[in-house]
Amino acid sequence: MKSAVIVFPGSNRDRDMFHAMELITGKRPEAVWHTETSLPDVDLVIVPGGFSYGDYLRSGAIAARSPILKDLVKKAEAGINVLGVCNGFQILTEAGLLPGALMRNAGLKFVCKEIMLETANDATRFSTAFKKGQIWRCPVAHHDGNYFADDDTLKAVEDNAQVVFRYAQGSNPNGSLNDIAGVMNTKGNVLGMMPHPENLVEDLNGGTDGRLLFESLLNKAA
Ligand SMILES: NC(=O)CC[C@H](N)C(=O)O
Repeated sequence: MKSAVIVFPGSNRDRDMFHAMELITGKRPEAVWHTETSLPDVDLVIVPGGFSYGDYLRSGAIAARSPILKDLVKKAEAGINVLGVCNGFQILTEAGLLPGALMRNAGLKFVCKEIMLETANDATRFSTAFKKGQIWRCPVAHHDGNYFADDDTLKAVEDNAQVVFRYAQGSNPNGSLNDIAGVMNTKGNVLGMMPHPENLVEDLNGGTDGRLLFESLLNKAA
């Protein structure tokens, strides 16, 4: 599987993503700097976590207007797989590729800890290696992870089974509506999630629960 990771000034989980992808897929993703105007020919584009442009204005707001995003939107609309993690999720909502928005955490504090997730939909290209209802460990690290959508959007997202991951009972770290931790677009080729599966892919880091997401992508793009 050929992949690329977009790097912004302020990205910091890009390196974790390169490492996880290389470990699991055997191929290091191509790095694409935010000032580029076209993406390489790949099966998957990853928008990594971090603090793009220092989180100024709103997390992800400036990155969503950076030069490379035009081509990302074009290719996402054409059906390429896109995964946004944490700041990447914020960027994808700001770019209009995913429904809803990420607001300041309900507790108004940066949250950095391990939480439990529940796989809500195992029939997506990002989740076939999970079982529906599977509970798994995953780290979170953010101050703007509080998923919000207006009533009509939320209803549509739920009715279309676009929620791929939820915080398991008692695990919601940020006040997200309906415990939403990860959501995809209607076509099913763009996923955004606040937790960091790339940080739990080897025993050296305390576990491998996050691998299943990358293995799902491998199944589909093989
Ligand atoms: N780890 C991250 O990607 C941080 C995301 C984001 N900038 C926040 O703190 O909300």
